[in-house]
Amino acid sequence: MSESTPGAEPLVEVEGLEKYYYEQDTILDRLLGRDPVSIKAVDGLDFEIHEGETLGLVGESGCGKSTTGETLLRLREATDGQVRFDGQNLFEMTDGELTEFRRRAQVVFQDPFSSLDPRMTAGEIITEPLEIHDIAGPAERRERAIDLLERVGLSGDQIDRYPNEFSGGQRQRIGIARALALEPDFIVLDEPVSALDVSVQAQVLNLLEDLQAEFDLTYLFIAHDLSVVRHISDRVSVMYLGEIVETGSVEDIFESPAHPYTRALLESVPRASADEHGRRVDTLEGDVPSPRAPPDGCRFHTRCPHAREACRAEVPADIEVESGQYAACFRNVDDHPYWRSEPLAHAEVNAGGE
Ligand SMILES: Nc1ncnc2c1ncn2[C@@H]1O[C@H](COP(=O)(O)OP(=O)(O)OP(=O)(O)O)[C@@H](O)[C@H]1O
Repeated sequence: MSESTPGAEPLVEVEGLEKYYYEQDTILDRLLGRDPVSIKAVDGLDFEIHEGETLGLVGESGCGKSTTGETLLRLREATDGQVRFDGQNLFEMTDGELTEFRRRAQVVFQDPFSSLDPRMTAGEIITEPLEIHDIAGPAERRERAIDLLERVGLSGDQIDRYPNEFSGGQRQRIGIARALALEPDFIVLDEPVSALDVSVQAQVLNLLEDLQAEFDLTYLFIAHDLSVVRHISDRVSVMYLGEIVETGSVEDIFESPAHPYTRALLESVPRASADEHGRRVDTLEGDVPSPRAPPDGCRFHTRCPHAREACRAEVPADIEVESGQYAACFRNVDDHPYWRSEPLAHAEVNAGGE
């Protein structure tokens, strides 16, 4: 799915990205005659992130969001597909180009408790990337660390403290300062506030927004909870079982979602329910099927309250529902055989008719 934002060039362009993990793939498995099992964690993604924008990537746990972020930073090798960063093919970079990419693209992880080395001081954590990239001498690095601590809302005199002397929110601020040390252009924020108390989440989100404006940053913001991405994202892509099912502006996704999965995520009530007018609304039943054997056709059909026979075999290419809003669902195609095929049994029960 792609969309052009006037005036902004794509910084990250993803085409047909796939990342499969393999199980039962050891020599012993082969000796025992076991076939390798592929886990299709990311299975053909197309999207763009424009300079200066925040793309929210949402979906339930296990949909492949972290794998996407890690693969497009080349922290994991892709199985197939292409990623272009500032026009350059990420998978064909020379060592020198890759080093420069590693300076320009950073990541902030979810858990500020396990992602910071407990034996290193805040200053050492923040200056480590500068050391690795051989930037500045020790005194200048320390100066930069003090400056960064202050920019993320901590105090420069906390530089020699260890992670266990900080609260969760403060630790995440240290993680953010570390990500900023190399003056990057792009940051993957992988559930950066999910481990924090709700009261602290808003402060960290505000900080991320301020830093984006101050340093012209481009963000991929990963979250399982749509409400978290609402205020920080310009556009949102919704992911289900390794695929993007809908992309649109924040307004489109929240005001007129076009894919039943997006609607169900927004609803986020784990059972069928009714809106204030007594109409049935889309809700999520059951768990995400295993990416070892994803359903044929539309991967969401096994849980979709609108699924028809047609959805078991086929899924439409991304349909532009509104300008810049794309959804992969037959419900957005008026004259498709979808409308003439039988509803699936679970859909009849869940949707209560059209
Ligand atoms: N190293 C790995 N080896 C095998 N399978 C993996 C590996 N990492 C992830 N997976 C599987 O790939 C799928 C996608 O995982 P991923 O962590 O990318 O999803 P996610 O949407 O980020 O979920 P979460 O929010 O729980 O991290 C899951 O089924 C997961 O079990």
